Amino acid sequence: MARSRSKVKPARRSAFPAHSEASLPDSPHTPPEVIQLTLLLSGGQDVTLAVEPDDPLIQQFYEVLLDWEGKRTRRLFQIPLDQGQAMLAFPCDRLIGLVTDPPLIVQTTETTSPRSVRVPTAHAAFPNPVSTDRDPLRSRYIQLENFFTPDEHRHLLEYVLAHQADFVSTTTSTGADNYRKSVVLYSFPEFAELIQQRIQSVFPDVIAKLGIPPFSLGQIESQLTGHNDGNFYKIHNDNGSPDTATRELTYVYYFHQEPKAFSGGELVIYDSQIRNNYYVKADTYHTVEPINNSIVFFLSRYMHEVLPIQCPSRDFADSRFTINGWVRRA
Ligand SMILES: O=C(O)CCC(=O)C(=O)O
Ligand SMILES: [Fe+2]
Repeated sequence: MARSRSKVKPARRSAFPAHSEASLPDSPHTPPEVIQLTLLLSGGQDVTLAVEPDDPLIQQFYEVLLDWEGKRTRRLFQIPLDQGQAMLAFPCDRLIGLVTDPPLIVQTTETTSPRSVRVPTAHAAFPNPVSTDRDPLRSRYIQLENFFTPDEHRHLLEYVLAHQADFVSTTTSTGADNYRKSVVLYSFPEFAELIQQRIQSVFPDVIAKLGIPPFSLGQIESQLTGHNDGNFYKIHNDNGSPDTATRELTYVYYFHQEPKAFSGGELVIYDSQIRNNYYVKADTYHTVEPINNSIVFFLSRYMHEVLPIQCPSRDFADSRFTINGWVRRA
């Protein structure tokens, strides 16, 4: 039976800033530079490729392998070989297995909950891993509680109340109406510096817990928001434009007065599916409670939204406050 073998390093793709979230069993901190993938094709052929650990091809191959019922549209893989000197093309349903070296393990889960069913919140206290789920299309996040000291938290609340007049209405980059309603404070130097230092100190753990390949820490952006009665932020991602493309992680630190005087305002983080080589939103999701003095981290590419807030008093002091922003790769 004919066996073809070719060892190539396909050009790195840039269609979307994907990470393979398949896990490497023993070395989550130091992924290998190259993964040898042997594609087992029906008919007895195999082809070996050398790909980088975050090459979206890995995910696409697992997607095809996991499509037991053949629900996805039949598609053609076209993979440049030998620095683009040749092209390997085969219909996706010819892929019947993958050999990976080093071993990659993808733990699959049953289809996650529909919109009306609540996914158990995974805000497992740090430093416990949130989940061992390694399905690359399932979103992961971590939520760390008691992020600031009680004194810092109290000073921050005093600070926002003293600076109420400096908050302005939010806009979105597309300027779309009715997409987002909240207020924002762009300059709050003391607390921006404090949160940036804290984020730097937990950064290695956050990367490890999220199970994503390490990246060199670049700029950390910060803004301070307030959401009051009827405010919301519809579904979006945080790195979909050229000037935001280097955002890897989104963080949201939540704080409010006690007793809590608003309801709603949950952060909904959607799982992903791949359509035409792009990540798009799936119907399944995680719901994250805006827990006072907690911080949430997740990949900026995930689609997410802030559900409407109910704050009967409409008092600014009763708002759902955040310091949120983005960790860029250098
Ligand atoms: O307030 C939140 O929970 C998330 C805010 C957000 O998604 C953003 O500012 O991009
Ligand atoms: Fe966002």
